Amino acid sequence: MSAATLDDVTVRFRGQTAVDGVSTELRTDCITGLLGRNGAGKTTLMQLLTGHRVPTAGRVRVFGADPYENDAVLSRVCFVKESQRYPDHFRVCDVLSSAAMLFPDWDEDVARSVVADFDLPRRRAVKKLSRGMTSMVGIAVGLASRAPLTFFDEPYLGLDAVARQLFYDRLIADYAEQPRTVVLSTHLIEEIGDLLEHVLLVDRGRVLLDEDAEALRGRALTVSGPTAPVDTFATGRRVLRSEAVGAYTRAVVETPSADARATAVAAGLSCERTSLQQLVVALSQPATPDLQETLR
Ligand SMILES: Nc1ncnc2c1ncn2[C@@H]1O[C@H](COP(=O)(O)OP(=O)(O)OP(=O)(O)O)[C@@H](O)[C@H]1O
Repeated sequence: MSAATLDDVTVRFRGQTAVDGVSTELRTDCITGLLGRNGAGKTTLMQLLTGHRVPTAGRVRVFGADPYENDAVLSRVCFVKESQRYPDHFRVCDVLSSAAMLFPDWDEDVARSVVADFDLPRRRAVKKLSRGMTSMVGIAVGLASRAPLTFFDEPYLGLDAVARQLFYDRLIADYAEQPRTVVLSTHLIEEIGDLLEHVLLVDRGRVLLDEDAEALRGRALTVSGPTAPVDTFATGRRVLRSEAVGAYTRAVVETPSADARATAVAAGLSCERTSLQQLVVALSQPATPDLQETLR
């Protein structure tokens, strides 16, 4: 089942195509990582799905309906964005009480405990908070909203490593307690890699990858050893990335077959799991068709 669908959706700004014929769906009760380089179109996609923008062409459906100016749909959608503005006089407690009125599934206990975990001063004006503390307010709203469809657009700006880990831990715990559809857009792939169940990778407005995260993790093997056996192993396979130091080579190789690891080990090569970040970086760059070519 899908919480939202995009059907051949295009968004053009003056002279700029931000989203280019995208068709995809957001699976219900799944944490999807919306990944891509700067300017790839991630925020524009989220704006479409949260009714903040209409497409130039194509069809957007959220819970089966057009989200644009649709209160019934939008009350079930929470969009935590990096650039969120609040009225000047709003204190942390005002943001939370307004959000409580906006979201029918609001959970005050969750709000209280996130605020306590982050040690947020409830009565301080939001405009007097630090950058990281402002991000914490957004995270508290996103988690406590318990919205069936929640978007976090780079929610960690200004957060230190401890606070980011707290966010990931809270998200996982809360998601386990009440599964819902979560979209996380971030550049910190290494940190959130293990959280993701699905990956949507976009590049220049197009979908580069729309795949189950577990399947993706099994899609490539990082092999290293003397260049000759690495080269032999890579023959006939797609090399996503390769680095040579002297007579030694380390390569990320696409391995559709499950017995590839055994083949590599039999050839005396070391094998490592390829991280999601390595895969995303490799897939976001032009493919290396031939290892020999890379090595020359
Ligand atoms: N209002 C706008 N007017 C003109 N161009 C825009 C507008 N909004 C976005 N764009 C352009 O559309 C493209 C996609 O932008 P978008 O903000 O969706 O990217 P992004 O993947 O979220 O980037 P980042 O990771 O840097 O936040 C970029 O080239 C951007 O310059």
